[in-house]
Amino acid sequence: MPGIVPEDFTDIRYSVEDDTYALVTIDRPERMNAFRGRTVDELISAFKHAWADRRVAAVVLTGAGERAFCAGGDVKERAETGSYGPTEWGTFEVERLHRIIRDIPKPVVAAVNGAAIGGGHVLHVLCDLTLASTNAVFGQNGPRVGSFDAGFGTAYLARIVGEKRARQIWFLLDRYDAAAAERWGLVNQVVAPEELLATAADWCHRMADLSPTALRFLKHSFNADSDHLSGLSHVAFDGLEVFVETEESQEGARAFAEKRPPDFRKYR
Ligand SMILES: CC(C)(COP(=O)(O)OP(=O)(O)OC[C@H]1O[C@@H](n2cnc3c(N)ncnc32)[C@H](O)[C@@H]1OP(=O)(O)O)[C@@H](O)C(=O)NCCC(=O)NCCSC(=O)c1cc(O)c2ccccc2c1O
Repeated sequence: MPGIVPEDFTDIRYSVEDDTYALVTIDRPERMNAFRGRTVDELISAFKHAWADRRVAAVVLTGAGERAFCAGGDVKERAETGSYGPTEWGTFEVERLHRIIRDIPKPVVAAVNGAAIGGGHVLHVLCDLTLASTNAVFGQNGPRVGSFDAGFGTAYLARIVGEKRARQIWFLLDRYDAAAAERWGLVNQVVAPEELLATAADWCHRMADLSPTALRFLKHSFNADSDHLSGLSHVAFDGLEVFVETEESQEGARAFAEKRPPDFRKYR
């Protein structure tokens, strides 16, 4: 079963650029490139294609338009239907997407062109490198909409920015600009919006000139040190699957769709 093939992608765009790197673009700008179940299935398929294609030395993940990289799960879909929508296998495979970004034996560059919020923030955190445009905005939002990522989205984030800042990101839900993200070590470099994709392409070309086997061993060696967090991630996603069915969680999603503050007081 090949999964959804690139010709049938509706939520993302996939191309191989210069016979050298894969460009994966989440293409739902009217929803700030938020992902639904199908988007996640397509992203997994795109990463598999990039993995198998010998022309591809590295992958760039970005978002369509100028406002968003990815705003996480599609909260409107969840408020309307109670789920993140139909999927190939009936399962919402975000955890598998996280795994494939880490497991693909090629460097993955997040080119953050706008808001990287919620599950979209987690995606860039998991990429090997993050390049941000000056208009990028970073942050989590789960506790406002009845969700959380208590796997890589918390523990691995803390590895990057430190425990205090990771807790600040998740407990206060502030938005951070590209300069703050660079200061915190959350992004590798900040460039003007019009230079974002060209710089990402330049990084991919530079990595394509290097030994792929050396890069593969390096990537998996970096990962090995934090791979035990996969176990935590399983538990966290098990918990989240149960939590999103609750009234408390659904209050968060409904409040977002109705453009009002959530009222969680009775769940304290
Ligand atoms: C992203 C924002 C900070 C942007 O703010 P801004 O002011 O620039 O723009 P607007 O707020 O006006 O948004 C424009 C337009 O886009 C719609 N939109 C934005 N985000 C989403 C979204 N996530 N889903 C659906 N639609 C979205 C917005 O409603 C506007 O539409 P109009 O029709 O009114 O024009 C800001 O928008 C923002 O904070 N967005 C919400 C971010 C969020 O809460 N994301 C989800 C967090 S939960 C999550 O990501 C998640 C991830 C997982 O992996 C899960 C796995 C398993 C279960 C659950 C998971 C889960 O919940």
